[in-house]
Amino acid sequence: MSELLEVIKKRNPHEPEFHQAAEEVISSIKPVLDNKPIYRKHKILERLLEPERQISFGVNWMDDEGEIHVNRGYRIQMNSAIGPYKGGLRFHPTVYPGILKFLAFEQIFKNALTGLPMGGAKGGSDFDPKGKSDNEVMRFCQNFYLELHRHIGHRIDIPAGDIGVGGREIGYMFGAYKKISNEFTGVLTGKGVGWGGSLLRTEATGYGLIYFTENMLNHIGDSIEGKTCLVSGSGNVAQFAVEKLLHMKAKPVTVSDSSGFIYDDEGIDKEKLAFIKELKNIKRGRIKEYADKYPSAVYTENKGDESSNALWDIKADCAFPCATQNEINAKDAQHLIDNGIMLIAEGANMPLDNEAVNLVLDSDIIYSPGKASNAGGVATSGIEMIQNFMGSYWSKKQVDEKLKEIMTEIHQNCLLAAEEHGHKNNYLVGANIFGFTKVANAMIAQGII
Ligand SMILES: NC(=O)C1=CN([C@@H]2O[C@H](COP(=O)(O)OP(=O)(O)OC[C@H]3O[C@@H](n4cnc5c(N)ncnc54)[C@H](O)[C@@H]3O)[C@@H](O)[C@H]2O)C=CC1
Ligand SMILES: O=C(O)CCC(=O)C(=O)O
Repeated sequence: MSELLEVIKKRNPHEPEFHQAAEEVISSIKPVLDNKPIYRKHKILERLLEPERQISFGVNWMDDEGEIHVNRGYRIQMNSAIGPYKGGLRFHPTVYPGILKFLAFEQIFKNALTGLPMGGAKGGSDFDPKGKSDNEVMRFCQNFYLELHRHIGHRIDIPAGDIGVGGREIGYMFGAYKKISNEFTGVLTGKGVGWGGSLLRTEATGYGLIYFTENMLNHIGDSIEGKTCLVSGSGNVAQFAVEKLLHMKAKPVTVSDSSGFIYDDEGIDKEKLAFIKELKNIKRGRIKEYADKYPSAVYTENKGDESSNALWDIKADCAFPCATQNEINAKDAQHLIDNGIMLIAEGANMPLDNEAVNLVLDSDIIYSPGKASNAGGVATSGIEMIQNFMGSYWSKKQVDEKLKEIMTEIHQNCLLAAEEHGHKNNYLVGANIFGFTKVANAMIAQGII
């Protein structure tokens, strides 16, 4: 299998995040490849690691001062064996094909785990929404969508949000879509409630993460109630993970942004969470302002030269990395292990680097990969698509029950697949094998094409 990784590295040079995601999957699905030679014969892994289609385009837009800017837009349509392409759009200056390929590759497995008919894709741009006015963001989204629309459709490829793309951006893109196509279909998910969006889609990734965690803890006869929790990020996933932790009587004590983190040992309560939501979603300010407002909190700034992140050196019961990829390295993982953390559930995509994952797997920590524990977001996007096809809306209760049911099934399927292949209670192996098998069988049935 190391030969395949070498081929991937050669075919996709200078894309370390994609190599990392490939390596994690290649190494963990070995048991199923050994048991079922048909998957090797059909070169399933090789085919999964080559995008079915990659689109790259220029996006020109004008800022409020009349200056013209040039960004790059992308859509990576990775695999459509089990359904139309589905996955978010990321607007962040670090976006390049290597990041999007890792995310699109992960999305194949995640979407298969949801049990819904969705293939894997991801897209975005190196545009940075930080510090831009609403009008600038609108002009960018319209120009980005002008090209993107040629490649997507409600039965072809259905993008949604990710880092830097939330309700505001989806709204501007949906407006552009309607103007161009003169129709109203669910071509994007994460739409506003009242114009095609599903109740609870905004909350779904964070809520689903905590539902999944509760399943993991129930499995060992425990529960999240009363647990002290570290959360990183302060965006969509982090906010609603904190909210669900509060609903379930746990005690979240940290949140972060790219400048630093706050530690509030009295706990982030409902009122403080409302402050975070207002700060991040409306004022678009920095998390430092939390510590200016609440004296119980201490703010630690990232200096940019740290070899580890002090957030992961705080003693707690559970850790929920919900910011971005590779935010936990081996040193951070060792701190979590030394401090006796009992559970790490990934809210972000690939927040642990592979060295950190291996350390955690060798410890007693209960660990879930993002493709399993953060799948509630895309699952609820799938529920939004169902509502759009039906031309009606589900109640909050219906969506929440379905989300809970899906997270419970993912949990169960990970455990069953892991045990069947001799890796009892290893959620990483279980998630990869379950997702791989489902997609591989569909690819074999559809022939070599
Ligand atoms: N929005 C969704 O439905 C889903 C998101 N995810 C993943 O969850 C993670 C967070 O996404 P969202 O909350 O949607 O994005 P967001 O844009 O709402 O929030 C991102 C958060 O991460 C922080 N952040 C970004 N770069 C950082 C860095 N280098 N260091 C520390 N903090 C940093 C930002 O300050 C912000 O608080 C990403 O990995 C995303 O791929 C996964 C599944 C679904
Ligand atoms: O809701 C979606 O379609 C995609 C969400 C996403 O980007 C992810 O699961 O990482």
